[in-house]
Amino acid sequence: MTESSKNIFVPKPWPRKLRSTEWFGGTSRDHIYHRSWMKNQGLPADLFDGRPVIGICNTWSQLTPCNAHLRELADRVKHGIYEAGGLPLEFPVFSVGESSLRPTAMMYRNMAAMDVEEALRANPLDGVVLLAGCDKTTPALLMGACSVDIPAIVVSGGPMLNGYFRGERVGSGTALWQMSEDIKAGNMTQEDFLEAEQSMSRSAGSCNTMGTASTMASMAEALGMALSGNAAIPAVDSRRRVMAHLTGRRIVDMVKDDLKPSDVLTRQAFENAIRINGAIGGSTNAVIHLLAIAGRVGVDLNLDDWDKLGQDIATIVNLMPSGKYLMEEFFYAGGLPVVIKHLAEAGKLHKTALTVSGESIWNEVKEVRNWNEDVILPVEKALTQKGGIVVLKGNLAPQGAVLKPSAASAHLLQHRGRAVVFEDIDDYKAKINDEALDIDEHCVMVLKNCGPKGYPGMAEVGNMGLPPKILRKGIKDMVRISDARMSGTAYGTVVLHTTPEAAAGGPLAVVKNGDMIELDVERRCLRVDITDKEMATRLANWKTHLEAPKSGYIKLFHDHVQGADTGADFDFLKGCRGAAVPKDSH
Ligand SMILES: CC(C)(O)[C@@H](O)C(=O)O
Repeated sequence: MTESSKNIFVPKPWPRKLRSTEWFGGTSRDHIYHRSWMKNQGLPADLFDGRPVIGICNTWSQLTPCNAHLRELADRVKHGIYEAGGLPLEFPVFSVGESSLRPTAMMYRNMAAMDVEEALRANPLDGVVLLAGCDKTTPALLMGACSVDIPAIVVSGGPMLNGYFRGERVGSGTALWQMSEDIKAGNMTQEDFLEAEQSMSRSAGSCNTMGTASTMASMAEALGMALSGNAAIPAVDSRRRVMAHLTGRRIVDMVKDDLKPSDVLTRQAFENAIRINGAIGGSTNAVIHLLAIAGRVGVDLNLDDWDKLGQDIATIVNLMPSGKYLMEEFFYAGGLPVVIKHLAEAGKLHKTALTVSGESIWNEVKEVRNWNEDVILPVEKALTQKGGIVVLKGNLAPQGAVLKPSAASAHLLQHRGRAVVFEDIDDYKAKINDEALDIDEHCVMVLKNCGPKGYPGMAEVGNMGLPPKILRKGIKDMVRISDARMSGTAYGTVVLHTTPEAAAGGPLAVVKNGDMIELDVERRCLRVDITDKEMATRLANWKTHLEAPKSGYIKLFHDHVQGADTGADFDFLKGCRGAAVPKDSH
Protein backbone atom coordinates (compact mmCIF):
# COMPACT_ATOMS: atom_id res chain seq x y z
CA MET A 1 0.00 0.00 0.00
CA THR A 2 1.48 3.36 -0.94
CA GLU A 3 2.10 5.96 1.71
CA SER A 4 0.31 9.05 0.44
CA SER A 5 1.10 11.17 3.45
CA LYS A 6 3.16 10.61 6.56
CA ASN A 7 1.67 11.10 9.96
CA ILE A 8 3.76 13.82 11.46
CA PHE A 9 2.81 14.61 15.01
CA VAL A 10 4.39 17.57 16.74
CA PRO A 11 4.08 17.38 20.54
CA LYS A 12 2.96 20.56 22.31
CA PRO A 13 5.43 22.27 24.66
CA TRP A 14 5.23 21.28 28.32
CA PRO A 15 4.58 22.66 30.93
CA ARG A 16 1.43 24.56 29.95
CA LYS A 17 -1.98 25.25 31.43
CA LEU A 18 -4.43 22.32 31.11
CA ARG A 19 -8.22 22.42 31.04
CA SER A 20 -8.42 21.00 34.59
CA THR A 21 -6.83 24.19 35.93
CA GLU A 22 -10.07 25.99 35.03
CA TRP A 23 -11.53 24.01 37.93
CA PHE A 24 -8.59 23.54 40.27
CA GLY A 25 -5.91 26.11 39.46
CA GLY A 26 -6.61 29.31 41.40
CA THR A 27 -7.69 30.95 44.65
CA SER A 28 -11.18 32.17 43.77
CA ARG A 29 -14.32 31.00 45.51
CA ASP A 30 -15.08 28.71 42.59
CA HIS A 31 -11.62 27.10 42.54
CA ILE A 32 -11.84 26.46 46.27
CA TYR A 33 -15.35 25.08 45.79
CA HIS A 34 -14.19 22.58 43.14
CA ARG A 35 -11.07 21.51 45.04
CA SER A 36 -12.38 21.32 48.56
CA TRP A 37 -15.06 18.74 47.81
CA MET A 38 -12.55 16.59 45.94
CA LYS A 39 -10.36 16.66 49.05
CA ASN A 40 -12.94 14.68 51.00
CA GLN A 41 -11.33 11.70 49.27
CA GLY A 42 -8.06 12.33 51.10
CA LEU A 43 -6.23 13.85 48.16
CA PRO A 44 -3.17 15.95 49.21
CA ALA A 45 -3.18 19.61 48.13
CA ASP A 46 -0.20 19.28 45.77
CA LEU A 47 -2.18 16.92 43.52
CA PHE A 48 -4.03 20.05 42.33
CA ASP A 49 -0.86 21.84 41.20
CA GLY A 50 -1.67 21.80 37.48
CA ARG A 51 -0.58 18.21 36.80
CA PRO A 52 -2.58 16.19 34.23
CA VAL A 53 -5.90 15.04 35.65
CA ILE A 54 -6.74 11.71 34.09
CA GLY A 55 -10.18 10.11 34.08
CA ILE A 56 -10.42 6.35 34.22
CA CYS A 57 -13.66 5.74 32.40
CA ASN A 58 -14.78 2.42 33.81
CA THR A 59 -17.43 0.12 32.39
CA TRP A 60 -17.15 -2.17 35.41
CA SER A 61 -20.44 -3.79 36.30
CA GLN A 62 -21.55 -7.09 37.69
CA LEU A 63 -24.31 -6.93 35.11
CA THR A 64 -21.61 -6.97 32.44
CA PRO A 65 -19.82 -10.20 33.37
CA CYS A 66 -17.06 -9.64 30.79
CA ASN A 67 -16.16 -6.39 32.59
CA ALA A 68 -16.68 -7.54 36.17
CA HIS A 69 -12.91 -7.53 36.86
CA LEU A 70 -12.29 -3.98 35.69
CA ARG A 71 -12.20 -2.40 39.16
CA GLU A 72 -8.96 -4.23 39.85
CA LEU A 73 -7.56 -3.23 36.47
CA ALA A 74 -8.48 0.39 37.18
CA ASP A 75 -6.27 0.23 40.28
CA ARG A 76 -3.36 -0.85 38.09
CA VAL A 77 -4.03 2.06 35.75
CA LYS A 78 -3.97 4.38 38.77
CA HIS A 79 -0.52 3.11 39.82
CA GLY A 80 0.80 4.06 36.40
CA ILE A 81 -0.84 7.49 36.39
CA TYR A 82 0.48 8.44 39.84
CA GLU A 83 3.91 7.15 38.93
CA ALA A 84 4.04 9.36 35.85
CA GLY A 85 2.95 12.42 37.83
CA GLY A 86 -0.77 12.58 37.01
CA LEU A 87 -3.89 12.60 39.17
CA PRO A 88 -6.18 9.63 38.40
CA LEU A 89 -9.93 9.93 38.97
CA GLU A 90 -12.00 6.83 38.23
CA PHE A 91 -15.62 7.23 37.19
CA PRO A 92 -18.37 4.85 36.03
CA VAL A 93 -20.32 5.10 32.79
CA PHE A 94 -23.29 3.09 31.61
CA SER A 95 -21.98 -0.43 31.08
CA VAL A 96 -23.39 -2.14 28.02
CA GLY A 97 -23.49 -5.85 28.88
CA GLU A 98 -24.11 -8.09 25.90
CA SER A 99 -25.29 -11.22 27.65
CA SER A 100 -28.11 -9.76 29.74
CA LEU A 101 -29.41 -6.55 28.18
CA ARG A 102 -32.75 -6.78 26.40
CA PRO A 103 -33.96 -6.19 23.76
CA THR A 104 -30.29 -5.95 22.75
CA ALA A 105 -27.13 -4.26 24.00
CA MET A 106 -26.90 -2.47 20.67
CA MET A 107 -29.85 -0.31 21.66
CA TYR A 108 -27.68 1.15 24.42
CA ARG A 109 -24.35 1.70 22.63
CA ASN A 110 -25.26 5.25 21.62
CA MET A 111 -26.61 6.03 25.08
CA ALA A 112 -23.32 4.91 26.64
CA ALA A 113 -21.39 6.96 24.08
CA MET A 114 -23.45 10.00 25.06
CA ASP A 115 -22.75 9.31 28.74
CA VAL A 116 -19.00 9.15 28.05
CA GLU A 117 -18.96 12.29 25.93
CA GLU A 118 -20.85 14.39 28.46
CA ALA A 119 -18.86 13.05 31.42
CA LEU A 120 -15.56 13.90 29.73
CA ARG A 121 -16.54 17.42 28.73
CA ALA A 122 -18.33 18.42 31.92
CA ASN A 123 -15.59 17.25 34.30
CA PRO A 124 -12.11 18.56 35.14
CA LEU A 125 -10.32 16.04 32.92
CA ASP A 126 -7.31 16.46 30.66
CA GLY A 127 -7.12 12.92 29.36
CA VAL A 128 -8.84 9.58 29.77
CA VAL A 129 -8.13 5.88 29.98
CA LEU A 130 -11.00 3.94 28.46
CA LEU A 131 -11.52 0.68 30.33
CA ALA A 132 -13.60 -1.56 28.10
CA GLY A 133 -14.21 -5.23 27.43
CA CYS A 134 -17.61 -6.47 26.37
CA ASP A 135 -18.64 -5.86 22.74
CA LYS A 136 -20.32 -2.45 22.82
CA THR A 137 -18.24 -0.95 25.59
CA THR A 138 -15.21 -0.47 23.30
CA PRO A 139 -16.99 1.41 20.49
CA ALA A 140 -19.17 3.37 22.93
CA LEU A 141 -16.12 4.65 24.79
CA LEU A 142 -14.24 5.46 21.61
CA MET A 143 -17.24 7.24 20.10
CA GLY A 144 -17.71 9.38 23.20
CA ALA A 145 -13.99 10.19 23.46
CA CYS A 146 -13.81 11.12 19.76
CA SER A 147 -16.66 13.60 20.12
CA VAL A 148 -14.68 15.41 22.84
CA ASP A 149 -11.18 14.79 21.45
CA ILE A 150 -9.05 14.96 24.57
CA PRO A 151 -6.11 12.51 24.80
CA ALA A 152 -7.57 9.02 25.19
CA ILE A 153 -6.23 5.47 25.29
CA VAL A 154 -7.97 2.10 25.51
CA VAL A 155 -7.10 -0.71 27.86
CA SER A 156 -9.18 -3.82 27.33
CA GLY A 157 -10.27 -6.28 29.99
CA GLY A 158 -8.92 -9.21 27.97
CA PRO A 159 -10.49 -12.53 27.01
CA MET A 160 -11.42 -15.48 29.22
CA LEU A 161 -9.19 -18.55 29.37
CA ASN A 162 -10.02 -21.46 27.08
CA GLY A 163 -13.02 -23.54 28.03
CA TYR A 164 -12.87 -27.33 27.65
CA PHE A 165 -15.73 -29.83 27.65
CA ARG A 166 -14.79 -33.50 27.54
CA GLY A 167 -11.38 -32.68 26.12
CA GLU A 168 -12.66 -30.35 23.38
CA ARG A 169 -12.25 -26.56 23.31
CA VAL A 170 -15.43 -24.72 24.16
CA GLY A 171 -15.54 -21.32 22.47
CA SER A 172 -17.73 -18.62 24.00
CA GLY A 173 -20.86 -18.23 21.92
CA THR A 174 -19.65 -20.49 19.09
CA ALA A 175 -20.16 -23.63 21.20
CA LEU A 176 -23.54 -22.40 22.36
CA TRP A 177 -24.84 -22.00 18.80
CA GLN A 178 -23.33 -25.36 17.78
CA MET A 179 -24.71 -27.26 20.75
CA SER A 180 -28.20 -25.83 20.48
CA GLU A 181 -28.33 -26.97 16.84
CA ASP A 182 -26.98 -30.39 17.93
CA ILE A 183 -29.86 -30.66 20.40
CA LYS A 184 -32.41 -29.86 17.68
CA ALA A 185 -30.77 -32.42 15.39
CA GLY A 186 -30.93 -35.03 18.16
CA ASN A 187 -27.13 -35.27 18.41
CA MET A 188 -26.81 -34.00 21.99
CA THR A 189 -28.85 -34.46 25.17
CA GLN A 190 -30.16 -31.65 27.33
CA GLU A 191 -28.18 -33.09 30.28
CA ASP A 192 -24.92 -32.85 28.32
CA PHE A 193 -25.79 -29.31 27.30
CA LEU A 194 -26.25 -28.32 30.96
CA GLU A 195 -22.97 -30.00 31.87
CA ALA A 196 -21.22 -28.14 29.05
CA GLU A 197 -22.61 -24.85 30.41
CA GLN A 198 -20.32 -25.25 33.44
CA SER A 199 -17.22 -25.21 31.23
CA MET A 200 -18.10 -22.29 29.00
CA SER A 201 -16.86 -19.37 31.09
CA ARG A 202 -14.01 -20.46 33.29
CA SER A 203 -12.34 -17.18 34.19
CA ALA A 204 -12.83 -13.44 34.26
CA GLY A 205 -12.80 -11.78 30.85
CA SER A 206 -14.74 -11.46 27.64
CA CYS A 207 -15.48 -14.10 24.97
CA ASN A 208 -12.47 -16.32 24.31
CA THR A 209 -13.41 -16.63 20.62
CA MET A 210 -12.75 -13.98 17.96
CA GLY A 211 -16.21 -12.66 18.79
CA THR A 212 -17.10 -9.01 18.89
CA ALA A 213 -15.33 -8.28 22.18
CA SER A 214 -11.97 -9.62 20.95
CA THR A 215 -12.58 -8.10 17.53
CA MET A 216 -13.17 -4.66 19.01
CA ALA A 217 -10.15 -4.98 21.30
CA SER A 218 -8.20 -5.86 18.13
CA MET A 219 -9.74 -2.90 16.32
CA ALA A 220 -8.70 -0.54 19.13
CA GLU A 221 -5.13 -1.82 18.76
CA ALA A 222 -5.29 -1.77 14.95
CA LEU A 223 -6.55 1.80 14.95
CA GLY A 224 -3.60 2.75 17.13
CA MET A 225 -5.80 3.60 20.13
CA ALA A 226 -4.29 1.02 22.52
CA LEU A 227 -0.73 0.03 23.33
CA SER A 228 0.70 -2.70 21.11
CA GLY A 229 -0.24 -6.19 22.31
CA ASN A 230 -3.31 -5.05 24.25
CA ALA A 231 -5.95 -7.12 22.47
CA ALA A 232 -5.05 -10.72 23.24
CA ILE A 233 -3.64 -10.88 26.78
CA PRO A 234 -6.02 -13.05 28.82
CA ALA A 235 -7.92 -11.18 31.52
CA VAL A 236 -6.32 -13.16 34.34
CA ASP A 237 -2.74 -13.10 33.04
CA SER A 238 -0.41 -10.91 35.10
CA ARG A 239 0.62 -9.21 31.85
CA ARG A 240 -2.91 -7.78 31.55
CA ARG A 241 -2.21 -5.89 34.77
CA VAL A 242 1.13 -4.76 33.42
CA MET A 243 -0.65 -3.49 30.29
CA ALA A 244 -3.03 -1.49 32.50
CA HIS A 245 -0.12 -0.09 34.51
CA LEU A 246 1.82 0.94 31.39
CA THR A 247 -1.30 2.48 29.88
CA GLY A 248 -1.66 4.60 33.02
CA ARG A 249 1.89 5.84 32.62
CA ARG A 250 1.44 6.55 28.93
CA ILE A 251 -1.71 8.68 29.15
CA VAL A 252 0.09 11.24 31.31
CA ASP A 253 2.67 11.79 28.57
CA MET A 254 -0.06 11.88 25.95
CA VAL A 255 -1.67 14.76 27.81
CA LYS A 256 1.65 16.58 28.05
CA ASP A 257 2.17 16.08 24.29
CA ASP A 258 -1.53 16.75 23.54
CA LEU A 259 -1.80 13.59 21.46
CA LYS A 260 -5.52 13.36 20.74
CA PRO A 261 -7.82 10.76 19.09
CA SER A 262 -8.04 12.98 16.00
CA ASP A 263 -4.23 12.70 15.61
CA VAL A 264 -4.38 8.90 15.63
CA LEU A 265 -7.72 8.16 14.01
CA THR A 266 -6.92 9.23 10.47
CA ARG A 267 -8.34 7.67 7.33
CA GLN A 268 -5.15 5.55 7.21
CA ALA A 269 -5.84 4.15 10.67
CA PHE A 270 -9.33 3.03 9.61
CA GLU A 271 -7.99 1.48 6.41
CA ASN A 272 -5.47 -0.47 8.48
CA ALA A 273 -8.17 -1.63 10.89
CA ILE A 274 -10.47 -2.84 8.08
CA ARG A 275 -7.65 -4.91 6.61
CA ILE A 276 -6.66 -6.29 9.99
CA ASN A 277 -10.28 -7.28 10.58
CA GLY A 278 -10.15 -9.41 7.44
CA ALA A 279 -6.94 -11.10 8.59
CA ILE A 280 -8.31 -11.99 12.03
CA GLY A 281 -11.72 -13.13 10.72
CA GLY A 282 -13.27 -10.42 12.87
CA SER A 283 -16.89 -9.80 13.72
CA THR A 284 -19.31 -8.20 11.26
CA ASN A 285 -20.24 -5.90 14.14
CA ALA A 286 -16.93 -4.12 13.59
CA VAL A 287 -18.36 -2.75 10.34
CA ILE A 288 -21.05 -0.82 12.18
CA HIS A 289 -18.82 0.30 15.05
CA LEU A 290 -15.93 1.55 12.91
CA LEU A 291 -18.31 3.51 10.69
CA ALA A 292 -19.80 5.10 13.81
CA ILE A 293 -16.37 5.95 15.28
CA ALA A 294 -15.26 7.43 11.94
CA GLY A 295 -18.42 9.55 11.94
CA ARG A 296 -17.50 10.95 15.35
CA VAL A 297 -13.92 11.83 14.43
CA GLY A 298 -14.83 13.26 11.01
CA VAL A 299 -13.16 10.64 8.83
CA ASP A 300 -14.96 9.99 5.57
CA LEU A 301 -15.45 6.21 5.67
CA ASN A 302 -18.29 4.31 4.02
CA LEU A 303 -19.60 0.79 3.72
CA ASP A 304 -18.02 0.27 0.27
CA ASP A 305 -14.59 0.93 1.81
CA TRP A 306 -15.02 -2.32 3.73
CA ASP A 307 -15.40 -4.28 0.54
CA LYS A 308 -12.67 -2.48 -1.41
CA LEU A 309 -10.07 -2.69 1.35
CA GLY A 310 -10.87 -6.23 2.47
CA GLN A 311 -10.98 -7.92 -0.94
CA ASP A 312 -7.41 -9.22 -1.04
CA ILE A 313 -7.01 -10.02 2.64
CA ALA A 314 -6.52 -13.64 3.68
CA THR A 315 -7.90 -14.78 7.04
CA ILE A 316 -4.79 -16.09 8.79
CA VAL A 317 -5.92 -16.19 12.41
CA ASN A 318 -7.16 -19.71 13.05
CA LEU A 319 -9.66 -18.85 15.78
CA MET A 320 -13.31 -19.73 16.30
CA PRO A 321 -15.79 -18.99 14.83
CA SER A 322 -13.86 -19.16 11.53
CA GLY A 323 -11.17 -21.60 12.69
CA LYS A 324 -10.30 -23.85 15.61
CA TYR A 325 -8.33 -22.09 18.40
CA LEU A 326 -9.17 -19.50 21.04
CA MET A 327 -7.76 -16.17 22.24
CA GLU A 328 -5.45 -17.78 24.79
CA GLU A 329 -3.58 -19.55 21.99
CA PHE A 330 -3.61 -16.37 19.90
CA PHE A 331 -1.82 -14.60 22.75
CA TYR A 332 0.78 -17.37 23.12
CA ALA A 333 1.40 -17.25 19.35
CA GLY A 334 2.24 -13.55 19.58
CA GLY A 335 -1.19 -11.97 19.23
CA LEU A 336 -2.23 -9.09 17.01
CA PRO A 337 1.27 -7.58 16.55
CA VAL A 338 2.22 -10.69 14.50
CA VAL A 339 -0.80 -10.17 12.22
CA ILE A 340 -0.01 -6.48 11.83
CA LYS A 341 3.61 -7.26 10.97
CA HIS A 342 2.53 -9.83 8.39
CA LEU A 343 0.16 -7.39 6.67
CA ALA A 344 2.70 -4.59 6.75
CA GLU A 345 5.34 -6.82 5.17
CA ALA A 346 2.84 -7.84 2.50
CA GLY A 347 2.40 -4.16 1.65
CA LYS A 348 -1.16 -4.09 2.91
CA LEU A 349 -0.90 -1.57 5.74
CA HIS A 350 -0.05 2.08 6.16
CA LYS A 351 3.12 1.52 8.15
CA THR A 352 3.48 5.14 9.24
CA ALA A 353 0.08 5.35 10.92
CA LEU A 354 0.55 6.92 14.34
CA THR A 355 -0.42 5.10 17.53
CA VAL A 356 -1.04 6.29 21.08
CA SER A 357 2.51 5.26 21.96
CA GLY A 358 3.74 8.14 19.81
CA GLU A 359 5.37 5.56 17.51
CA SER A 360 4.19 4.37 14.11
CA ILE A 361 2.28 1.09 13.95
CA TRP A 362 5.23 -0.48 12.09
CA ASN A 363 7.78 0.50 14.72
CA GLU A 364 5.63 -1.22 17.32
CA VAL A 365 5.57 -4.59 15.56
CA LYS A 366 8.67 -4.90 13.40
CA GLU A 367 10.57 -7.12 15.87
CA VAL A 368 7.80 -9.58 16.79
CA ARG A 369 7.74 -13.28 15.88
CA ASN A 370 5.06 -15.84 15.18
CA TRP A 371 5.42 -18.57 17.82
CA ASN A 372 2.76 -20.90 16.44
CA GLU A 373 2.07 -21.22 12.73
CA ASP A 374 -0.99 -23.36 13.31
CA VAL A 375 -2.66 -20.48 15.17
CA ILE A 376 -1.44 -17.59 13.03
CA LEU A 377 -1.24 -19.30 9.66
CA PRO A 378 1.19 -18.64 6.83
CA VAL A 379 -0.77 -16.97 4.06
CA GLU A 380 -0.68 -20.03 1.79
CA LYS A 381 -2.50 -21.99 4.49
CA ALA A 382 -5.04 -19.21 5.24
CA LEU A 383 -8.61 -20.18 6.20
CA THR A 384 -9.73 -18.24 3.15
CA GLN A 385 -7.75 -16.11 0.71
CA LYS A 386 -10.58 -13.56 0.53
CA GLY A 387 -11.42 -12.94 4.16
CA GLY A 388 -12.51 -9.32 4.13
CA ILE A 389 -16.14 -8.45 4.81
CA VAL A 390 -18.15 -8.58 1.60
CA VAL A 391 -20.65 -5.80 0.83
CA LEU A 392 -23.58 -6.97 -1.27
CA LYS A 393 -25.90 -4.71 -3.23
CA GLY A 394 -28.96 -5.23 -5.40
CA ASN A 395 -32.70 -4.66 -5.37
CA LEU A 396 -32.91 -6.37 -1.98
CA ALA A 397 -30.27 -4.15 -0.38
CA PRO A 398 -29.90 -0.88 -2.32
CA GLN A 399 -27.68 0.61 0.40
CA GLY A 400 -25.86 -2.62 1.12
CA ALA A 401 -25.74 -5.76 3.22
CA VAL A 402 -22.73 -7.61 4.60
CA LEU A 403 -21.45 -11.17 4.74
CA LYS A 404 -18.38 -12.64 6.43
CA PRO A 405 -16.72 -15.07 4.00
CA SER A 406 -14.46 -16.74 6.56
CA ALA A 407 -17.51 -17.94 8.52
CA ALA A 408 -19.63 -18.91 5.47
CA SER A 409 -19.89 -22.15 3.46
CA ALA A 410 -18.09 -22.03 0.12
CA HIS A 411 -20.83 -24.01 -1.67
CA LEU A 412 -23.48 -21.43 -0.74
CA LEU A 413 -21.66 -18.31 -1.86
CA GLN A 414 -23.48 -18.50 -5.17
CA HIS A 415 -27.03 -19.61 -4.59
CA ARG A 416 -30.56 -19.20 -5.92
CA GLY A 417 -33.38 -20.32 -3.69
CA ARG A 418 -37.02 -19.94 -2.77
CA ALA A 419 -37.69 -17.42 0.00
CA VAL A 420 -39.20 -18.65 3.26
CA VAL A 421 -40.21 -15.46 5.01
CA PHE A 422 -40.50 -14.67 8.71
CA GLU A 423 -42.19 -11.31 9.25
CA ASP A 424 -40.37 -10.73 12.56
CA ILE A 425 -38.59 -12.65 15.29
CA ASP A 426 -41.87 -13.81 16.90
CA ASP A 427 -43.06 -15.18 13.58
CA TYR A 428 -39.73 -17.02 13.21
CA LYS A 429 -39.97 -18.50 16.71
CA ALA A 430 -43.56 -19.57 16.15
CA LYS A 431 -42.80 -21.40 12.88
CA ILE A 432 -39.24 -22.68 12.91
CA ASN A 433 -39.85 -25.92 14.81
CA ASP A 434 -43.05 -26.75 12.91
CA GLU A 435 -42.45 -29.94 10.96
CA ALA A 436 -45.07 -28.75 8.46
CA LEU A 437 -43.07 -25.62 7.56
CA ASP A 438 -42.65 -25.63 3.77
CA ILE A 439 -38.85 -25.44 3.63
CA ASP A 440 -35.87 -27.45 2.45
CA GLU A 441 -32.12 -26.84 2.50
CA HIS A 442 -32.17 -25.06 -0.88
CA CYS A 443 -34.52 -22.37 0.39
CA VAL A 444 -33.38 -18.95 1.58
CA MET A 445 -34.55 -17.98 5.06
CA VAL A 446 -35.60 -14.32 5.21
CA LEU A 447 -36.09 -12.55 8.53
CA LYS A 448 -37.59 -9.05 8.58
CA ASN A 449 -37.93 -6.26 11.14
CA CYS A 450 -34.78 -6.94 13.14
CA GLY A 451 -32.85 -3.79 12.16
CA PRO A 452 -32.11 -0.70 14.28
CA LYS A 453 -35.70 0.61 14.26
CA GLY A 454 -37.36 -2.75 13.83
CA TYR A 455 -36.26 -4.90 16.75
CA PRO A 456 -35.63 -2.16 18.13
CA GLY A 457 -31.85 -1.99 18.45
CA MET A 458 -30.75 -4.46 15.75
CA ALA A 459 -30.39 -7.67 17.71
CA GLU A 460 -27.95 -10.51 17.01
CA VAL A 461 -30.56 -12.81 15.52
CA GLY A 462 -29.35 -12.91 11.91
CA ASN A 463 -27.75 -16.33 12.35
CA MET A 464 -31.22 -17.76 12.98
CA GLY A 465 -31.12 -21.50 13.70
CA LEU A 466 -32.12 -23.95 10.99
CA PRO A 467 -35.38 -25.96 11.12
CA PRO A 468 -34.91 -29.25 13.04
CA LYS A 469 -36.07 -31.34 10.10
CA ILE A 470 -33.19 -29.98 8.02
CA LEU A 471 -30.64 -30.32 10.83
CA ARG A 472 -31.63 -33.97 11.22
CA LYS A 473 -30.50 -34.56 7.63
CA GLY A 474 -27.01 -33.47 8.71
CA ILE A 475 -27.31 -30.09 6.95
CA LYS A 476 -25.57 -27.39 8.99
CA ASP A 477 -25.87 -24.25 6.87
CA MET A 478 -28.42 -22.48 4.69
CA VAL A 479 -28.49 -19.00 3.18
CA ARG A 480 -30.10 -16.62 5.64
CA ILE A 481 -30.89 -12.94 5.01
CA SER A 482 -32.02 -10.28 7.45
CA ASP A 483 -31.60 -6.70 8.58
CA ALA A 484 -30.27 -8.00 11.91
CA ARG A 485 -26.71 -8.36 13.19
CA MET A 486 -25.13 -11.61 14.30
CA SER A 487 -22.86 -12.40 17.18
CA GLY A 488 -19.20 -12.19 16.32
CA THR A 489 -18.99 -15.73 17.61
CA ALA A 490 -21.52 -17.00 15.08
CA TYR A 491 -20.99 -18.56 11.66
CA GLY A 492 -22.87 -19.52 8.53
CA THR A 493 -23.79 -18.13 5.12
CA VAL A 494 -25.59 -15.26 6.72
CA VAL A 495 -26.37 -11.99 4.97
CA LEU A 496 -26.73 -9.24 7.57
CA HIS A 497 -27.42 -5.52 8.02
CA THR A 498 -29.65 -5.34 4.92
CA THR A 499 -30.23 -1.62 4.37
CA PRO A 500 -32.63 0.14 4.30
CA GLU A 501 -34.10 -2.08 6.97
CA ALA A 502 -37.60 -3.54 6.70
CA ALA A 503 -39.06 -1.32 9.42
CA ALA A 504 -37.94 1.73 7.46
CA GLY A 505 -39.64 0.47 4.31
CA GLY A 506 -36.60 -1.15 2.69
CA PRO A 507 -37.19 -3.76 -0.04
CA LEU A 508 -36.66 -6.57 2.48
CA ALA A 509 -40.09 -5.60 3.87
CA VAL A 510 -41.89 -6.70 0.71
CA VAL A 511 -40.24 -10.07 0.02
CA LYS A 512 -42.91 -12.77 -0.14
CA ASN A 513 -42.88 -16.51 0.47
CA GLY A 514 -42.01 -18.18 -2.83
CA ASP A 515 -40.02 -15.27 -4.35
CA MET A 516 -36.74 -16.46 -5.81
CA ILE A 517 -33.65 -14.92 -4.24
CA GLU A 518 -30.21 -14.76 -5.78
CA LEU A 519 -26.99 -14.44 -3.78
CA ASP A 520 -23.77 -14.11 -5.74
CA VAL A 521 -20.88 -13.18 -3.51
CA GLU A 522 -18.31 -13.05 -6.30
CA ARG A 523 -20.49 -10.48 -8.13
CA ARG A 524 -21.46 -8.82 -4.81
CA CYS A 525 -25.10 -9.25 -5.72
CA LEU A 526 -28.23 -9.76 -3.60
CA ARG A 527 -31.48 -9.76 -5.57
CA VAL A 528 -35.05 -10.82 -5.36
CA ASP A 529 -36.21 -12.00 -8.73
CA ILE A 530 -39.12 -9.62 -9.36
CA THR A 531 -39.45 -6.79 -11.86
CA ASP A 532 -38.77 -3.18 -10.90
CA LYS A 533 -42.44 -2.50 -11.53
CA GLU A 534 -43.54 -5.27 -9.16
CA MET A 535 -41.09 -4.00 -6.54
CA ALA A 536 -42.43 -0.44 -6.88
CA THR A 537 -46.04 -1.65 -6.54
CA ARG A 538 -45.25 -3.72 -3.47
CA LEU A 539 -43.35 -0.84 -1.82
CA ALA A 540 -46.19 1.61 -2.58
CA ASN A 541 -48.66 -0.70 -0.83
CA TRP A 542 -46.41 -1.50 2.14
CA LYS A 543 -47.41 -0.52 5.68
CA THR A 544 -45.51 -1.49 8.82
CA HIS A 545 -47.25 -3.60 11.44
CA LEU A 546 -44.91 -2.25 14.13
CA GLU A 547 -46.03 0.45 16.54
CA ALA A 548 -43.66 3.40 16.96
CA PRO A 549 -42.58 3.92 20.60
CA LYS A 550 -44.32 6.87 22.25
CA SER A 551 -41.92 7.98 24.98
CA GLY A 552 -38.69 7.34 26.82
CA TYR A 553 -35.22 6.47 25.55
CA ILE A 554 -36.69 3.93 23.17
CA LYS A 555 -38.47 6.77 21.34
CA LEU A 556 -35.27 8.81 21.15
CA PHE A 557 -33.55 5.73 19.76
CA HIS A 558 -36.26 4.98 17.22
CA ASP A 559 -36.55 8.56 16.01
CA HIS A 560 -32.84 9.27 15.64
CA VAL A 561 -31.00 6.04 14.89
CA GLN A 562 -29.42 5.93 11.43
CA GLY A 563 -29.06 2.91 9.17
CA ALA A 564 -26.51 0.16 9.73
CA ASP A 565 -24.76 1.25 6.51
CA THR A 566 -23.57 4.42 8.24
CA GLY A 567 -22.92 2.97 11.70
CA ALA A 568 -26.34 3.18 13.39
CA ASP A 569 -25.35 6.28 15.34
CA PHE A 570 -27.90 8.94 16.26
CA ASP A 571 -28.21 11.70 13.67
CA PHE A 572 -27.54 14.39 16.29
CA LEU A 573 -24.44 12.70 17.74
CA LYS A 574 -22.32 12.51 14.60
CA GLY A 575 -19.16 14.62 14.69
CA CYS A 576 -16.83 16.11 17.28
CA ARG A 577 -18.17 18.78 19.61
CA GLY A 578 -14.82 19.45 21.25
CA ALA A 579 -13.59 19.95 24.80
CA ALA A 580 -14.34 23.61 25.47
CA VAL A 581 -14.74 24.12 29.22
CA PRO A 582 -18.43 24.80 29.98
CA LYS A 583 -19.70 27.72 32.13
CA ASP A 584 -19.09 27.47 35.86
CA SER A 585 -21.85 25.94 37.96
CA HIS A 586 -22.31 28.52 40.74
C1 LIG B 1 -22.11 -11.94 23.47
C2 LIG B 1 -21.22 -12.19 22.31
C3 LIG B 1 -21.10 -13.65 22.18
O1 LIG B 1 -20.03 -11.53 22.61
C4 LIG B 1 -21.64 -11.61 21.03
O2 LIG B 1 -22.36 -10.48 21.24
C5 LIG B 1 -20.58 -11.31 19.99
O3 LIG B 1 -20.93 -10.60 19.09
O4 LIG B 1 -19.46 -11.78 19.99
